[in-house]
Amino acid sequence: MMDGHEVTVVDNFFTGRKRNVEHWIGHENFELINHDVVEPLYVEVDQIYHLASPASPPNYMYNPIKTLKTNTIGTLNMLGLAKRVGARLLLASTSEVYGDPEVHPQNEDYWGHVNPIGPRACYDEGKRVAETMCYAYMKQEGVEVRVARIFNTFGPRMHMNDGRVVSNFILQALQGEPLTVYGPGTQTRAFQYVSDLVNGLVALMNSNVSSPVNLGNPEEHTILEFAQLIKKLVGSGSEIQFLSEAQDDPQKRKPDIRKAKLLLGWEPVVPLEEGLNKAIHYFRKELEYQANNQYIPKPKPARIKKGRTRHN
Ligand SMILES: O=c1ccn([C@@H]2O[C@H](COP(=O)(O)OP(=O)(O)O[C@H]3OC[C@@H](O)[C@H](O)[C@H]3O)[C@@H](O)[C@H]2O)c(=O)[nH]1
Repeated sequence: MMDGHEVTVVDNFFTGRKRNVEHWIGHENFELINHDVVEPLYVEVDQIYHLASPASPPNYMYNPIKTLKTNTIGTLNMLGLAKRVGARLLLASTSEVYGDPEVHPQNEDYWGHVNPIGPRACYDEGKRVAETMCYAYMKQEGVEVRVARIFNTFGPRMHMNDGRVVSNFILQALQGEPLTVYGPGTQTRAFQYVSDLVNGLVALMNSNVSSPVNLGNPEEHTILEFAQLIKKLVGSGSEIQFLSEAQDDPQKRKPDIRKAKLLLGWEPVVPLEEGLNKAIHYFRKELEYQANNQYIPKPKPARIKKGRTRHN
C-alpha cells in the first residue's frame, strides 16, 4: 500500500484478528473481505499472496479436515482465480514439507521425510499437494507461480494463544510461569523475524524464479537454548519444565538459503535478539491490554414494578 498498490485482504479470521489490520481501515488502498478461500472468490487482481491456512501446530491439528480443505480446495480456488484473471500466485509453503529431515541444513532439492498419516500430515501433506497443484497449473494452464518455503517465523501481532514456541515462551516468561519444553529440548530450530520474511516474499513475488525458494534465518539453536535466551531477555525467574515429546516433532531444522541469496539478493537482516526484544515488547503490551479490557459483567439492578409487592 505504501508503494501505491491497492491491497485486498481476504481472511476468515480463524486464526487472524481484525485488530491486526484495523489501523488500515479507511486507507484508500486497503480493502478487507471476510471470506473463506474454501469457497470461490471473484475479484480482479494482478498478484495473489496465498497465505491462507493455520500455521501453528495446535491450530492446524485442532481441525485437520479444515486444514486439508484450506490447503487443497483453497489452493485450487486461488489457482483458478489466478488463471481466470491472469494473476501471478505466490504460495506460502513451509519448511514442514521436509518433515523430520534426514538432510541438514535443508535445501530446496531435498524431497523430505514426512509421515503421511501422522498428526502433522494435514499441514505437511496439505502444503506438499498445494505445491503440486501450483506446478500442475503452471504446466497445464500457464499460470505464473512462486513458491516460498517458509521456516519458523515470529514477531509482533502473533496471537497470544498461537501455541508456537516463541509466543509460548515469551508469555510464560513474562507471567512467571514455567517455560514448557516438549521433550528434552535438544531439537533445533532457526527463527526469522517477520519483517525479513515479508521482504523475502515481496522479492520472490517480483522475481522470475518459479521454483521453490527457502525463506528463513539460518541461525540454529536447540529449543532449550532458546528457552534460556528468552528467560534472559525478559529478565524472568521462571523455571524450565520438561513435558512429553510432541509426536513426529522434527528433530532438527535449519534453512539452506543460498538460493534466495543468489537469485533474489535476499537474506535476513534482523538479529535474533533484536527481533525477540520487539516481540517481548509487543506481548508485554498485549498482556496489559488484556488486563485493562476484561469484560466484567455489572450486576443488574432489580426491576421493581410499581404498585405491586414482590414475593421471592
Ligand atoms: O511450548 C512449546 C511449544 C513448542 N515447543 C517445541 O518447539 C519447537 C518448535 O515448535 P513450534 O510449534 O513453534 O513450530 P514447529 O517448528 O513445530 O512447526 C512450525 O514449522 C514451520 C512453520 O511452517 C509453522 O509455523 C509450524 O508448523 C518444537 O520442537 C516443539 O516441540 C516447545 O518445546 N514448547
